[in-house]
Amino acid sequence: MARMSTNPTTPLSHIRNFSIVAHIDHGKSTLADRLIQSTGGLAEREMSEQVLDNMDIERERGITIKAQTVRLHYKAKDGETYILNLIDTPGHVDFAYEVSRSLSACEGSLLVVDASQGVEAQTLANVYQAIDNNHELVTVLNKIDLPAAEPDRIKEQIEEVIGIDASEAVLISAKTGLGIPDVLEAIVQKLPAPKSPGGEKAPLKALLVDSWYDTYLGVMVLVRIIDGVLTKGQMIRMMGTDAKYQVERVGVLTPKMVNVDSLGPGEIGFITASIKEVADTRVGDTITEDKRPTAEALPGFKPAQPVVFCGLFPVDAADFEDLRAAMGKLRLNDASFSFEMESSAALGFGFRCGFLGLLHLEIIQERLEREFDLDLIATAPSVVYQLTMTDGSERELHNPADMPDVVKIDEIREPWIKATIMTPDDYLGGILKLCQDRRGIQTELTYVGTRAMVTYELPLNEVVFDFYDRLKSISKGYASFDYHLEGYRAGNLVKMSILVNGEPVDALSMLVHRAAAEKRGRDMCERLKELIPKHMFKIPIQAAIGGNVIARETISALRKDVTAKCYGGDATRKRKLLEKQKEGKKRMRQFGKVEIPQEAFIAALKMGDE
Ligand SMILES: Nc1nc2c(ncn2[C@@H]2O[C@H](COP(=O)(O)OP(=O)(O)OP(=O)(O)O)[C@@H](O)[C@H]2O)c(=O)[nH]1
Repeated sequence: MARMSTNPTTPLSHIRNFSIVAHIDHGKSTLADRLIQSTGGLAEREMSEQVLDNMDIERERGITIKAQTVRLHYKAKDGETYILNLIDTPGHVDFAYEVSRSLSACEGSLLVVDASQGVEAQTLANVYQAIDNNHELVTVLNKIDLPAAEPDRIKEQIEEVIGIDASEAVLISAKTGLGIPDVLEAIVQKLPAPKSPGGEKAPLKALLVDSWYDTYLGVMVLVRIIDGVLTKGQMIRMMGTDAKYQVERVGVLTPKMVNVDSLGPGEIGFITASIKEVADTRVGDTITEDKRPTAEALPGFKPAQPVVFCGLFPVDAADFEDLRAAMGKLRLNDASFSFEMESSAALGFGFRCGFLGLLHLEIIQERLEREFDLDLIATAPSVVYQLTMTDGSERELHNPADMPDVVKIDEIREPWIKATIMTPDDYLGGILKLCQDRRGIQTELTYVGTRAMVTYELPLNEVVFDFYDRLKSISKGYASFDYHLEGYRAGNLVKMSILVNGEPVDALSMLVHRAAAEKRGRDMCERLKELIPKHMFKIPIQAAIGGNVIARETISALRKDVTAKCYGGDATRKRKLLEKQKEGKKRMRQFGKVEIPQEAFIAALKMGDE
């Protein structure tokens, strides 16, 4: 690791801390790479395709998950050299909370809008978060190399929809590099320098912005210094948890890690301090010096709460311990992912896991399967319900299988979201119908040119299954979507169980709205009928509420034994068949006498065309 001695007294006037806010795919990562490249942060050959998105899955999916930061040195037109700290923010709705905390460490943002697409749902959500954090904004219109780019129209649109002055927007192509020097100059000229109320002589006061686990260095903590100086060897104290640590390493990311001796007011960098787990570092906490603490902590953040839960079970029971170890490893780096052991009659031992949203769930599941080579069954995702019992007590329900006896429940409340959808008006009809079918309540409908912006209140429970997928297919990918949680509302919810061959399959039980139960039950039974292979006997599939069966299908029995043909015949063919069968068995779960293929669980939960 390179060592660099920095002067802790870099004047505040020569520091700019900023984020980039944008809708997914509008070019945030490409722009960040360009900024790094043009300020010499990395030599060309060191630039992997997208430096800031440094996890494999992120790269594959092209989304940014964990906020990262880079320090750039920029020599401006005034002849002075500035330190520019770029804090990357995640671009997806599930990670809105991480966006907010990254923004709180900076004074300004680049608002990047694709000049061929214009303002999208996440442009709005993210820019309002930046404005809430009192950020100054530099508007950047990207992709002006595209023939479809309409910078003038998009400028107007930004003014109209967001209500900010876009007349001085910087026109760029992050792809070709056009306009990048203008962006750097605008950062220095238009964004404010950080402030330090106490200055460098004051007791240390630093914001814990983020933390992550590095295989070689252990827990790394990203900090933003407000007052005082953070140095190597210092004894620090986390004011929220009252934990003390000795600082072992102070550094900055360029994006390579570079050790420095200290960080002064306004600066952003990382420290390591023999911290055991990411969970020991509370994002939003105030870090101070143990022997000379600051009088007042910074206003903290509240921790991100998981909103979607599902069970993850190994297909092969022997993988249970491996699954536990793999989850422990993932959690090291992701404090918002939670898990606890659970056992299910049908699926054996597994874990009940909590996620920030559906994408978060998919990413974790995919990492477990791919990086740790585990075969998993996921149960129906469920939101967190609040129950008021008839005896007046309150409880939370994370798993439909744990639903108490209905006679003991006074009220069930479910989380509602406020969703903003932007779409070309051709697809509006289909989208309104989708929202309506999912119990949505329309609150606003406006037009920006030929694009409609519609806001809906929706129960989160109706969104967790396949809402994104449906929205995408209805709008051929042109609609954009963003949401935030609004709060809990009482609803007429019932637990629907699915019985296969008379046995309840708890992995498929779910809470549904009473009015939608029959239809959902019928859909599930029809789907399962297609998904479960025929057996030697008839298999009834039923959906039930309490003791009442509300839908039923039957899988007819196999008429002939397929392997019978092989007797006395070709031995290799027979062996192959048997091997195939064995292979298939691995991917099945046995329910009583019935084997259900793993894919059936997920497929059965998709709601299909309404
Ligand atoms: N033509 C053109 N394409 C661009 C330009 N900038 C980015 N792109 C392309 O647009 C796509 C999205 O760019 P990214 O930089 O990954 O977008 P992003 O906003 O970081 O996306 P997330 O990481 O998912 O938030 C990529 O295929 C880029 O190559 C540009 O100036 N012109």
